[in-house]
Amino acid sequence: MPMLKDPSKKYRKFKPLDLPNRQWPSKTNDKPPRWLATDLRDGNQSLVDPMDGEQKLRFFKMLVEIGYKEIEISFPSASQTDFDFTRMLAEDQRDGGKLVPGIEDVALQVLAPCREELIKRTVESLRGCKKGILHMYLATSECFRRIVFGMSEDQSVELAVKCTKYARSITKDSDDPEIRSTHWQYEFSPETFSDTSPEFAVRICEAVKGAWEPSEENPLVFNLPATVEMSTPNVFADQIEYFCTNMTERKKFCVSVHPHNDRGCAVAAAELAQMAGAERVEGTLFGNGERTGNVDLVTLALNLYTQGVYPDVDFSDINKIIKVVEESNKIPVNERWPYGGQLVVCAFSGSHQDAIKKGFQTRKIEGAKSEDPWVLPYLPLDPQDIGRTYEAVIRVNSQSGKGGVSWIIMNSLGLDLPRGLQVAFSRIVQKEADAKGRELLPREIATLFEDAYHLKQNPRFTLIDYNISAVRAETNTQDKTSVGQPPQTTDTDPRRDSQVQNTSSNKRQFAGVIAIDGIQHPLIGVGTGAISSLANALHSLSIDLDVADYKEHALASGKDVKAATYIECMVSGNPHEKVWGVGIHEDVVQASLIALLSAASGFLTSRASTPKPFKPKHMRDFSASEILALESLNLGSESPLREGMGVDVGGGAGGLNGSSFSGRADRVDISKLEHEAWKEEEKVNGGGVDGA
Ligand SMILES: CC(=O)SCCNC(=O)CCNC(=O)[C@H](O)C(C)(C)COP(=O)(O)OP(=O)(O)OC[C@H]1O[C@@H](n2cnc3c(N)ncnc32)[C@H](O)[C@@H]1OP(=O)(O)O
Ligand SMILES: CC(C)C(=O)C(=O)O
Repeated sequence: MPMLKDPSKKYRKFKPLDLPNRQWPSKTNDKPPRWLATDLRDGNQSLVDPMDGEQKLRFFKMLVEIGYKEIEISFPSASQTDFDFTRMLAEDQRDGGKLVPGIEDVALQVLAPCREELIKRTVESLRGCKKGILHMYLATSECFRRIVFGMSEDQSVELAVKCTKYARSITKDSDDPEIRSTHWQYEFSPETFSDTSPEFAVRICEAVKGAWEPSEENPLVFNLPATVEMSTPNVFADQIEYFCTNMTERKKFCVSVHPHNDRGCAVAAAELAQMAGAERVEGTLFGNGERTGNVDLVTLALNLYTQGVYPDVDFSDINKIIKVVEESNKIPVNERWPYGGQLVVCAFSGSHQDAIKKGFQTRKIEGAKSEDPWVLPYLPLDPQDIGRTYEAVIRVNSQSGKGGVSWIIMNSLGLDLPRGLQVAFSRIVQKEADAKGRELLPREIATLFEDAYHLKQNPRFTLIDYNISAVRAETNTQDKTSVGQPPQTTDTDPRRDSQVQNTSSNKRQFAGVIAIDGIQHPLIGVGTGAISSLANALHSLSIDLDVADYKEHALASGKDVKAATYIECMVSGNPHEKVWGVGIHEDVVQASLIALLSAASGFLTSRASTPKPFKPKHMRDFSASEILALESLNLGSESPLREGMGVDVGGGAGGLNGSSFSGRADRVDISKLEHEAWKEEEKVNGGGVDGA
């Protein structure tokens, strides 16, 4: 059957109340209500498989741990399971909470219909407990009275009064000392209140009040359920305000609400109802319950919390709570559920991630402590307050941008990527996520980064050994003229900028051996610093890269501190072709050289025309002084340096003596000493060796 084009005959509009003086719209909720958790009754009665005693006990213990002080534990006349469970808790409370620590502070609530034999059994189930709430219900709407009970308003009032009097006689007025040892509270629910005329709701509740005779010290509870949610929350709030202002002896009863979620507005209804005078709210964790469920107590509590009001219940380990709820109800908490859903503290989209990342960075820079004011884009709640880690906040798929990706790299590898590298790497990640068609896990992204920038192993270049030394201006001039290809300098080399100011004539010489695709190449280059001298050395092999951007930072702290260096290189002659390299090493200079070789590897690999193994187009000749410099690296007598040729690492006739170059760790130490000496030398000479 197609959907009706005009549903106006079939469905009736809810008639709003005429309440011109309504006060609730200008009220605010500044304190938590009395909470009643009904997971073990309303939640349980709606499950495919109701909980057994063991499951109920586990759930009950958790509710007590969270801090609930009123818990509806059962419908004792419904089943032996419920009756026995109620007996167990009643006895445990009597005995001081051996089974459930803290149970003494909890009022145990049980539900019964207006049927005397069922009320009797219900009261029996609580025998001996310290704090009991007997909850009785009777539907009051015209629909229920006519269709379900066939009762007039008068008959309904009569039944409610009769059962209340009976309940009173077997509880607070009982002669049985054990029954009288219980502190009894009485709760009456005009079921279907949301669909009941407000005048009749007041009438029947006044009658019940008269029958129970509550006191200000022990008020009764009128629980006003939206058994079926039928209107907008403002109409429900009007109904509550009408009830609160038209009932007499307001101090002798507490107004409770019990919203269901048929229209998806239960939380709003509960909140507006409190503004309208309700002091107590009944609901369940994550909104389990009949049909679309009861109002969600977690959302209500955390809505208060994020307004700066402590809700008197503790959700600081929300995952543990979700686990128990899901196992008990056998219904998963939806990923998008407010606060609790696994995706609600996650951002996949680029602009969200960027804003969140900046928010966290701002807090870090400001030195914000956990309790300091929370102002963070897109996140209304600090995930840590409910036991969620920040790592879970940013997740990456093809919708993600550089902000999220760099956040993951920062958190997994500790690397604070410069902006340009963030952009470059996020393209790689996006391509991968698109190709895989799914989210990439942090570990996968970290591996992608390590592979892209050769953090574990440079696939093509290996820095076998090197030395960096100061070169006098005259020597440099001589060098330039003595070689076939004059070395080029790179002004962006930060080593020079920061350390050799005002000494433009000072140069550094890189002398070293680098293996490319397994072939060792002796290299010499002169530049304004370590990086540019290596860049110039690579120029001599026609690897034409100029350093365009550079950033370094310390990695970790304490003894094992390392330097992380990021270098962006421009391909000479083509400013639009750029390649990034990353280097990590204990020695900051060596980190820079490794970064440059990482970029060089990316450069070679990006050129399909470059043969593998790499063969330089031409080799430069070395001057006598350069050969001396190379030989100071301990080259063996069989070194082919003098012929200026590349050397196969794999050995063979004419190959470099493997042992000469195998101890790279030793070499690194030597280099370090040399760098130290170099820095000392600079200091002594006021920033340049030529200064003397
Ligand atoms: C809105 C709510 O969630 S209310 C709580 C609902 N929870 C449950 O129903 C779970 C537990 N219920 C049960 O185990 C059973 O329904 C029982 C034990 C209460 C009663 O079982 P039964 O005697 O077999 O009756 P049944 O389940 O068919 O209930 C319907 C009867 O109760 C009557 N009834 C329904 N609500 C009430 C009430 N609040 N007060 C008095 N009678 C009521 C109906 O009019 C009907 O009476 P009828 O048989 O004379 O026509
Ligand atoms: C018994 C009452 C409170 C109820 O569960 C409802 O009306 O939804």
